[in-house]
Amino acid sequence: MKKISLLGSTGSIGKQTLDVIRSHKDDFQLIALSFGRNIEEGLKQILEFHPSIVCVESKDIANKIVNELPSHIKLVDGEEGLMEVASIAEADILVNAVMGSVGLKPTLAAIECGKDIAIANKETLVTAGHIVTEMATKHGIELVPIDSEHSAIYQCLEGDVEKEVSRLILTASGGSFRDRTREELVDVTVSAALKHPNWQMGAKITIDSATMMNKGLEVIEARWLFNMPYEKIDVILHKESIIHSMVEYIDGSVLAHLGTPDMRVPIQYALSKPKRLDLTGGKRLNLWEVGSLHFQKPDYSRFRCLYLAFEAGKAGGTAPTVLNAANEVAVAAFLNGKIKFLEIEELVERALQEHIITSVPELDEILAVDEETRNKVISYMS
Ligand SMILES: NC(=O)C1=CN([C@@H]2O[C@H](COP(=O)(O)OP(=O)(O)OC[C@H]3O[C@@H](n4cnc5c(N)ncnc54)[C@H](OP(=O)(O)O)[C@@H]3O)[C@@H](O)[C@H]2O)C=CC1
Ligand SMILES: CC(=O)[C@@H](O)[C@H](O)COP(=O)(O)O
Ligand SMILES: [Mn+2]
Repeated sequence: MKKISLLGSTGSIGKQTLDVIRSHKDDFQLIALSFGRNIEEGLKQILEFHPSIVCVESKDIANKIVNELPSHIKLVDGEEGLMEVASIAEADILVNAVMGSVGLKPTLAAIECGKDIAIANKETLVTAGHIVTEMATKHGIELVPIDSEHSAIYQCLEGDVEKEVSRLILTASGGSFRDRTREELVDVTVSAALKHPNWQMGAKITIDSATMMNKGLEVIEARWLFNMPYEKIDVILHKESIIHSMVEYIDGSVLAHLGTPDMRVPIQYALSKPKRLDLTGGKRLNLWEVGSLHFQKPDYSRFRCLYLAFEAGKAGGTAPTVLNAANEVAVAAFLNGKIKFLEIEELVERALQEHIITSVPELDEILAVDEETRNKVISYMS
């Protein structure tokens, strides 16, 4: 029986993690959870899974639910609370499914306590990949990817990765606006941007897919998860999202991971590996129903955010922190109707241009740059 703590239980990945736990009660037990502000969903989950500790985003939210909780459940809040849930002694593994760089400190707290981490929260690896991976190695813990592309690569990797892998090939759907020209992006609406062609996901990542910043963040995520130089990471447009990613070896062989778009597959594998468990429900892949698969080279001038992410990744140091923080603020502003779609990339680019990179930043510097960038981008918009 694997004991699991879960950050971000009310989100898209969080709810699907609970589905996996629910359908494998003999294999998995949820012992701790955190959510932000979705009280209705959070309370339902608490009453179903009876975790011993629960964290919510703020004292305000905690005050609203404290009288609804069974007395044996400890209630904590904020960043400290997330760290407490992430490092609870009884857990064997942490599923980190919060959105944004708020996931960084809890990740580090879990690593320090020797927990393996099933990681969906890519922003943490983007903002401080060198710190997270160095600490993981030091404490002998494993970072198991949940992100579909990285899970695909993880499942395709074999042999001497450093010597025998020639390329990681991340597939990209192109997002909600994959068939539009740049001119057609000028006045796109939030609701149109939120219609991903293949995946049902949280709002922030769906917008990231539409700008293709998601793929840029995933390139940086792959660099850290697989210790791969950027020169060996490629992106290919594949509009069906059936091939989740590929690994090319020096002998020309390419291994791919395929399946219908269903995040329960990588979530479940991250929890059960190296064993495979039945997946309850869900559509199986029948390639004759799909008919054909399409591939295209990405146009980096069309998808500016993908270009910016590659550049920030290669520049290294605090550049990816700036990329991520600026993007989080800009996407939130777009979702709130404060800026237009193409302003997301403009704000990110401006923040990167004005930043003087620190080459191997300590945690304190990362946190300071993250905060400073958020404030700067807010000031650009006022
Ligand atoms: N959705 C997907 O299919 C995929 C997602 N990912 C990655 O997984 C992560 C989660 O994505 P997704 O599930 O879509 O996101 P959602 O927005 O659906 O869920 C985010 C979760 O985090 C909680 N949360 C948000 N902000 C805070 C905060 N400040 N403090 C505490 N909790 C917070 C939310 O709580 P509440 O809602 O209660 O406020 C919610 O439980 C992201 O990093 C994303 O890039 C990666 C691959 C696929
Ligand atoms: C499900 C998942 O992992 C998402 O990150 C997904 O990959 C988004 O798709 P695109 O970014 O390729 O549109
Ligand atoms: Mn992905």
